[in-house]
Amino acid sequence: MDEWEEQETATSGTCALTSHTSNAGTQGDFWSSDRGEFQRGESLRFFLSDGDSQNNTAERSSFSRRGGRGGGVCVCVGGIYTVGHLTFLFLTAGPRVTYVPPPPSEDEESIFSHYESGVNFDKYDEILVDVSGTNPPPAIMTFDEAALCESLKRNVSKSGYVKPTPVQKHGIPIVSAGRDLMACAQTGSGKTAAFLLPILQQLMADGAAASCFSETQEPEAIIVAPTRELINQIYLEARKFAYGTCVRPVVVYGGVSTGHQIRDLSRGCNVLCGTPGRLLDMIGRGKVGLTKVRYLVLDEADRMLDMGFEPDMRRLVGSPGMPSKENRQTLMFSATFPEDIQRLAADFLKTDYLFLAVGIVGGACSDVEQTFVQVTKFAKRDQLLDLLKSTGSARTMVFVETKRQADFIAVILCQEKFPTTSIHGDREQWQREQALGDFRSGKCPVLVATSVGARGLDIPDVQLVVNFDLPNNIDEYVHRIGRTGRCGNTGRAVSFYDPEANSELAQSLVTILSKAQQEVPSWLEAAAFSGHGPSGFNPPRKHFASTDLRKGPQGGLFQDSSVTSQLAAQTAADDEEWE
Ligand SMILES: Nc1ncnc2c1ncn2[C@@H]1O[C@H](COP(=O)(O)OP(=O)(O)OP(=O)(O)O)[C@@H](O)[C@H]1O
Repeated sequence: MDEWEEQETATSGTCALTSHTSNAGTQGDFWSSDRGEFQRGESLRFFLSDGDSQNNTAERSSFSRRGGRGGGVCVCVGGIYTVGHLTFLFLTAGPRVTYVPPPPSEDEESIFSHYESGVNFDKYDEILVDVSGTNPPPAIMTFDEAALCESLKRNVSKSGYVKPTPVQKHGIPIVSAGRDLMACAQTGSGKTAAFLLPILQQLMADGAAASCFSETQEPEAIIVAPTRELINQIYLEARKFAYGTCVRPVVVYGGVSTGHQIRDLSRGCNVLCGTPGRLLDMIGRGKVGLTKVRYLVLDEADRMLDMGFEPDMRRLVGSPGMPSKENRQTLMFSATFPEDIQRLAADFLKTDYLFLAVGIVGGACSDVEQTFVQVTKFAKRDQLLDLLKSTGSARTMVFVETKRQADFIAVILCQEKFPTTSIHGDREQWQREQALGDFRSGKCPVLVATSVGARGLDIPDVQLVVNFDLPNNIDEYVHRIGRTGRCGNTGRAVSFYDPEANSELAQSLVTILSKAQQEVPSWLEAAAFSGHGPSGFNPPRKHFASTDLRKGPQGGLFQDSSVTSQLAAQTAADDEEWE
């Protein structure tokens, strides 16, 4: 929640709930302990303490230090309220963010730079595809059949796309036919173009052109994604495909000067890409009008609809001017779609939406070789160093659980002469962008990341993903390892399994490995069936949606509500790393 764009608004903001016992320590304790209880839908920023004024001060000073991010500190206490032994501090304004990112390159070569699809690209055609719902349009086999206009066709070709991937073959005609869609396809298999191309095609065919210098911009398409880096990546893809046309994509996300983004918006906007907080902020300021919205896209849709973001999504679709679901097209994409989220997603979609499943819903990318090493938490560091020594300069993402851990591991690796950088929610936006840039360019071939780096990021040549700490959610595991083995390339994931900490994940891991036809270590199988398996979180058979849940029992049982709420609570606990 720390990166929420609302930090810059007076009427909405972040909140932290702390208890005396858990926040009495360092700043790190405060920021990483209890914030899972945060509800993103809260409209005011507040801190909660137990009435210990010393503690209170610690909390405020923690916040002020954080407030230094983004170029200025501006923390005003809006009110102090006491309820019983609890004290609420309402903060009415957050830090002013002044960072202006460098403009994206105008150079055609860099706009269209891409990495090559891999040896397994053609194997995509062997993956089973299931489209459910009434009257789905037939799939296309080639981009020619998509009937793209000349400029779009040229841009697709300059991007190195020769043949559509399965999610594109089925998804493009579904979107072009005006149908709502929930699409699930493995990581790195081209979901972004599956929604961008038909939307841009339609906008171009209709002669959409951005209206310059209008105080309120009225985009025809809104795309939301959970992290700043991901939404920026989607924006760059949209900009690439719209190159040389009158359709203008714009991006808004937190951690960047609002004034800068308002000026950019005012130059015209047809396709607005945004993280939820900043998007709602722009709508609230009257800079974005919604009456012309024809397309609403939720990328990483299961994430956008889980407990962390659901209130914002409801606020977005309920915002003044937003066409009802009957009068807009709503598109949802992800590699994972748990059943409880599918059920919730139906609220946002027309009843006759189509469900497109490419391969196993929630399955791991089959091009990633998954290995597990059983290790205690104390031995992980040496294990990581040994692993990196053996892999040479392979571009590697190392996932850890906490922001502090990310910095700590990055420092250790640098000391050991592995050029390393890190990305997590406590880094300023310019640092995050620089870290990603250094990783992309190979200047730092090792990137240590928290879950903020788990979804959607498409970085060339990532050969290895290391789960230094396994996530506590199987979907997150699937997304993390999907940073490698993209677009038909092969990749490798090594996960450190700590029996003390990870036993609840064992059954889900066994299921994921089996479904990806990978070897399951005997000790992992034993752990999965030893009775130390999931006690509530990640119950594999219930959590996996084998298909469109509308297919009924064969498509998987609904989760019972207690499991759902436990999963939701777990997700919320992970929220601190998200936008
Ligand atoms: N038809 C195609 N031919 C060649 N390359 C493609 C094609 N479609 C997509 N790509 C490339 O494949 C890479 C992965 O695509 P994309 O990021 O859209 O995957 P994704 O399915 O959204 O992954 P994730 O689930 O991780 O978000 C990108 O570099 C993209 O440009």
